[in-house]
Amino acid sequence: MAATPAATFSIGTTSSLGSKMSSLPQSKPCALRLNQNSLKSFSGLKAASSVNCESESSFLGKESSAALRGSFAQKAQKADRRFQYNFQPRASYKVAVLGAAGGIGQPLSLLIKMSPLVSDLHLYDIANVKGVAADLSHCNTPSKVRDFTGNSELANALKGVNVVVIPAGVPRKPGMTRDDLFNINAGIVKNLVEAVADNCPDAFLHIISNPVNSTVPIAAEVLKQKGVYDPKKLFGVSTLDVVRANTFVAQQKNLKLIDVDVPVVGGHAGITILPLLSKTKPSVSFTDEEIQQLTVRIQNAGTEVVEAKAGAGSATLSMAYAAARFVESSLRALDGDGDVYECSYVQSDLTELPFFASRIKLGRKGVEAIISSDLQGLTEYEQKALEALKPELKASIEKGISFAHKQTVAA
Ligand SMILES: NC(=O)C1=CN([C@@H]2O[C@H](COP(=O)(O)OP(=O)(O)OC[C@H]3O[C@@H](n4cnc5c(N)ncnc54)[C@H](O)[C@@H]3O)[C@@H](O)[C@H]2O)C=CC1
Ligand SMILES: O=C([O-])CC(=O)C(=O)O
Repeated sequence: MAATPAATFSIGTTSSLGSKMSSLPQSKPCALRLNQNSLKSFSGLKAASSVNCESESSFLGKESSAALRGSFAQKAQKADRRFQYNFQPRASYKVAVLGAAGGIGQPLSLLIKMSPLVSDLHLYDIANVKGVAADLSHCNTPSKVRDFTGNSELANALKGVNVVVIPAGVPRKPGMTRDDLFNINAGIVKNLVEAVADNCPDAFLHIISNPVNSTVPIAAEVLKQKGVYDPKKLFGVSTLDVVRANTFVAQQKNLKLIDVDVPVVGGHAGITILPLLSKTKPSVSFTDEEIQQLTVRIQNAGTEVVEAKAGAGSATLSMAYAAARFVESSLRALDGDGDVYECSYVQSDLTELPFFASRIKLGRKGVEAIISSDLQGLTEYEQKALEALKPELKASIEKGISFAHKQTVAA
């Protein structure tokens, strides 16, 4: 491997210093010094062997990993230059998780705690979050963890935050649809988004709470009512659909997992989840039966987990993994990485529907571009499935919007 800058990335422990650093203090939490070797050992989700960030255990895709590697290599050099004058922490973003004590919230918070880009991690819940924060705070990664319990502490949880992730709300039990969660989760999301509007209106807002097809339009209406809606910064987290599609396709076709990328468009419930298998990278051919079977499996994967958990909730660990990937992508975009692409359910003009999941390019200001090419040249099967999902997705969007309006009238 090419020689790397003398500086070494260290996290809150005794630093390993190059000779020119030897007069500097040995222990400097957040005094991050980077080289490529130490980057791989820190980013625990990219397994230790991922000298080039291409380990199969990475939640970063191959392209993303390459971009990350590039961005870190550059930053290592910059950091090294800067370092001669001034210690500048690299971890500089504040992230808040609302619903942090829950099934998704806990593992998600752990994964975010492992990010080299996060300086402050704010954990908010209505109960049981103190212990989660105490536990996490012992991990020797750079971010400072703070806990916030209940409505009276919500504003402080949000002040100055760059990315807010909302997994607050109830999960499904067997026999329920995601829409069956609407009556409880719509109000939870509305209240939390109001607080986001009041305290960190510029933050990227990631909505996980179901039904995402409706909770994202609710969030948009709340932000509009507060006069702070920026459609580029509101995201429905549909990353788990992509994670699943990649996994199932790689298994079915015996492909190296890290290479597989399947765009998933539409929404995040049943038939509104539309994997575009014809756009799979690397290019791979499927029989009609395979397309049918894979599409249905991806659409029903949430239900598969709900049934396997038999009343104990829905996907939490894979969801945390997927949401952490989306957070990391957002932070890289905020940090100036110009090569960040994810699928997400966002305000969109790709179809006649006001919200639609598709691949987007993320930048410092949020959605920089909606990638339209995935919807071009669809197969007949995909085109039919796209038309078939529209009425359901439209109804879910309208349900969310009308909920937000009714709440305003009632207030
Ligand atoms: N977008 C997606 O792909 C996925 C979405 N989900 C959804 O995520 C949500 C959470 O799922 P789990 O973590 O499994 O549920 P959970 O019940 O384990 O955790 C939810 C947490 O939210 C907290 N909470 C409830 N009301 C709150 C409020 N007003 N403010 C702050 N926190 C509040 C609870 O105290 C609890 O700690 C569900 O709606 C589920 O359907 C789940 C999997 C995938
Ligand atoms: O299925 C559920 O209720 C949770 C969810 O959204 C998923 O796992 O995709």
